[in-house]
Amino acid sequence: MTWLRVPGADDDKRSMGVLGVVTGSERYPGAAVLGVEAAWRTGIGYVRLWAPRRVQDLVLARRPETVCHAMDETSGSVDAWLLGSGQDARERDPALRALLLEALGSGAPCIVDAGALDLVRGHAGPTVITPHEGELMRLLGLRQRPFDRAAGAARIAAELDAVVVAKGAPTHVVAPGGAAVSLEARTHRLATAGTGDVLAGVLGALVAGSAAFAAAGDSLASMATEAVELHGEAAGMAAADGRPITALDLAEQLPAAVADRLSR
Ligand SMILES: NC(=O)C1=CN([C@@H]2O[C@H](COP(=O)(O)OP(=O)(O)OC[C@H]3O[C@@H](n4cnc5c(N)ncnc54)[C@H](O)[C@@H]3O)[C@@H](O)[C@H]2O)[C@@H](O)CC1
Ligand SMILES: Nc1ncnc2c1ncn2[C@@H]1O[C@H](COP(=O)(O)OP(=O)(O)O)[C@@H](O)[C@H]1O
Repeated sequence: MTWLRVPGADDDKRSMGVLGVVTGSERYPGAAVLGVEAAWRTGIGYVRLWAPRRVQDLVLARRPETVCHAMDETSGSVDAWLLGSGQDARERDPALRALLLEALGSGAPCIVDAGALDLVRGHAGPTVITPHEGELMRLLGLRQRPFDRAAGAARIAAELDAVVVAKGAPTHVVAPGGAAVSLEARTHRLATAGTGDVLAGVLGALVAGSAAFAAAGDSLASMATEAVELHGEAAGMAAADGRPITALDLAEQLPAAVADRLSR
């Protein structure tokens, strides 16, 4: 079973999934580059990015196929939203807040990361959140480690009615109803900046590509599980022989990991 889409004769760029992305900021523009790169490399048909001009320029320098929008531009539709990577809730301006709330309230599936996690309670559609340990602690109101990440993720999934991808080693994927899996990546080389931004982009591509079919309930947890597996497999390929990897190395390995999965 895979959520990866292979285009056929009847497909076009829109039918392969339109992902709306609201990530990056003046402080962390690179997170937008990484997430957008990862979404394209996973096989999405169309990526639309809402971001400040500097972020747009950096993303376009890397991926000119991305369609960019100003923060106050809201026209057009998307199949799913990717929100929050490379943003800091404490530095959020009103235009960004409005855009994030509009996406979360739209009813479309949302992937919510980093600097949008504090707004997730307003979500109207099927939602996945991707906190690392520090972000999970913040959601739980905890101040001290150690704590049980799997149990914490289950509590938050039920409270928020969202799938929780609690990143780390292992990563726990928990559905709102409590169904949970724990996944070990093929390498610990993932312990490097920006690899979580890449995971968010992979997940965005899977959900947007599948939204027309089944982006609800258990399907969303299953998509999140496959995104984590694919991310871990690409990391294993990129880190062959134990070599160090960067987040972009990981993103560049995604097409090979996709092909490998589809050939199985
Ligand atoms: N190139 C880029 O633009 C990058 C941007 N990033 C963005 O930077 C922003 C700040 O994210 P940070 O997570 O660094 O900082 P945060 O301010 O979100 O978190 C800091 C707190 O969480 C803990 N923490 C951070 N990462 C952790 C981890 N992986 N596991 C356990 N605890 C962890 C820290 O010890 C600290 O207590 C986010 O918006 C993120 O998306 C990062 O993804 C790094 C790369
Ligand atoms: N030691 C480790 N072993 C395996 N995977 C790891 C390890 N450390 C981090 N990861 C993975 O790398 C990614 C890091 O994401 P995150 O903490 O959000 O970083 P960033 O914000 O820099 O992108 C997650 O997918 C996490 O599961």
